[in-house]
Amino acid sequence: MSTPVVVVHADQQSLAEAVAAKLVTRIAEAQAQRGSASIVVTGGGVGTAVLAALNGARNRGSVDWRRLDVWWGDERFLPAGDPERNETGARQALLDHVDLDPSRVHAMPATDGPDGDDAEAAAGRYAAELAAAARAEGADGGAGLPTFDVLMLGVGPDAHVASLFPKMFDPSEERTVVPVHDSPKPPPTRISLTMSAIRTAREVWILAAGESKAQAVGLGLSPAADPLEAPVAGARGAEQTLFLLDAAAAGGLPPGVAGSDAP
Ligand SMILES: O=C1O[C@H](COP(=O)(O)O)[C@@H](O)[C@H](O)[C@H]1O
Repeated sequence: MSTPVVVVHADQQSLAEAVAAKLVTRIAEAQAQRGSASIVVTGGGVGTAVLAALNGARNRGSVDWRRLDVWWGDERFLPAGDPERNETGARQALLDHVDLDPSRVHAMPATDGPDGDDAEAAAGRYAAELAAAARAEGADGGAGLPTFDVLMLGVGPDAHVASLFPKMFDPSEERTVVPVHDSPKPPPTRISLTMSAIRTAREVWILAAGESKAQAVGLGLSPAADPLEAPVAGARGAEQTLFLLDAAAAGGLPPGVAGSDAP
């Protein structure tokens, strides 16, 4: 697993614009190398701001949108189109404005989908979709997951990532997708990638802005933190882990961890 690198931007808007530009570069690189690219998007304030910035990015023409797979790290289990769904925010910010192949936009199921409000079945359905993509890629080592070039995660003030909340998940869960019940943050029912699935991504980018995230970010970078109590501390990419922060979220870095200021 990779050791985190911390990059600090002045404020949330500069952070979102810098992450969007970087994402274009990573997608274009993956498409040049493999013919296609795959990203995992996140809900929440910064995650959605990044997608909106991507829509307005000057270099967005470098992406071949038809050869991009879009997956979600987690979803609030609500009806399709509900404003609280992460999918709804992502569509409004970016996905409805670019020429994606609809069959490559892999939204997590909604409560008015084929499984109704059965979150277990919905999680299983998403796991099956991931496994099918892994098989189609022909590079599935048995994990049941396709290549994720970049997996983005927001972080809650309680240090949760995706919908993996402190002391409420199994760090060694072998499934790739799980239902989440009794979430401390509304809505109570969610669907989430597991920690083992997150850790297969080539690059994990943790995005945080604002003072309310400083403590969680500090825990996420502390070698002593227990990932069960601070899930962000367990979120690492196979090749690279980036903590992409604004100055306020970088206010509680642990001793010995330096953030480099973005140019
Ligand atoms: O509920 C969620 O919260 C986190 C963090 O959101 P934020 O607004 O505090 O940045 C988000 O990453 C996750 O996808 C979402 O379901």
